Amino acid sequence: MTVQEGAAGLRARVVVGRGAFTLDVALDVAPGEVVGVLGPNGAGKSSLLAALAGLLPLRDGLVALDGEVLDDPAADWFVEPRHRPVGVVFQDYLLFRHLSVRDNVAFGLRARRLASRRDASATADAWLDRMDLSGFGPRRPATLSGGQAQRVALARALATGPRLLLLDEPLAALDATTRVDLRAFLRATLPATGAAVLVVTHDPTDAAGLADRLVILDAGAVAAAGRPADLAENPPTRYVAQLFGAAAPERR
Ligand SMILES: Nc1ncnc2c1ncn2[C@@H]1O[C@H](COP(=O)(O)OP(=O)(O)OP(=O)(O)O)[C@@H](O)[C@H]1O
Repeated sequence: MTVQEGAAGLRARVVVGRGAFTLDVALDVAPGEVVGVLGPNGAGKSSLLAALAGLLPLRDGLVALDGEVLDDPAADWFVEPRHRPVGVVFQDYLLFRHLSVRDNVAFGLRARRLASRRDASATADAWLDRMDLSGFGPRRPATLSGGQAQRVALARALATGPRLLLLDEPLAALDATTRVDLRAFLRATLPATGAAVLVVTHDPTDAAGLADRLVILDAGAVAAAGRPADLAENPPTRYVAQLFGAAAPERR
């Protein structure tokens, strides 16, 4: 293992190329901090998450988590996705339909050989309790509502004790009431996990409600960054102004 001294949380400079598109973003996230990633279509939000998860190898830069280097192309060092202490909840990658809810949550622990079957099931049940899903273990994902399925996906991502949590549009597919409930639930739950958290969203209300800090991407680079309230008050770019301008009526 390659180690960097005294660096808690995520420290990254991500440089990836996809054809003519290049993403070059530097990003630090402290343990327990929630950072919202916003930006127009094609800005590079999903590419950033994919690179941090190890699904898109860096062309240049470095990814380190709590001092452990996960990707360092200059040193020819790359930790495979399944060996990274990273939890992901991607929109198009929710739950395994053929597994029970409990086995979905236990999956990561079993696949990484972190626990016996019995211990993995017990850990899964404990996470379901924490997600307000006591008793849902034996059910199949098809019988869950959207909000319940999102919480199971979150439990699955958290059960392995990730030090980095990547959430891609975790609230996008939900109706308004479920969305408000889950947003409040995530706001209360995420910092307590102690993981560095990145949340990609298109929604300024979700961003302001979930994140301690926002990073705005545009054309593969950081266009603005700061606390949601500061960005809303003094928008540094037109996109940020439009973003929070559009949110204003809902807050009145
Ligand atoms: N699998 C891929 N192969 C090649 N190019 C890709 C691939 N996925 C994305 N791209 C390109 O990379 C650039 C960044 O896309 P990315 O999906 O990271 O942006 P995004 O900010 O997540 O956009 P959106 O809000 O639309 O999801 C775009 O120019 C896109 O066309």
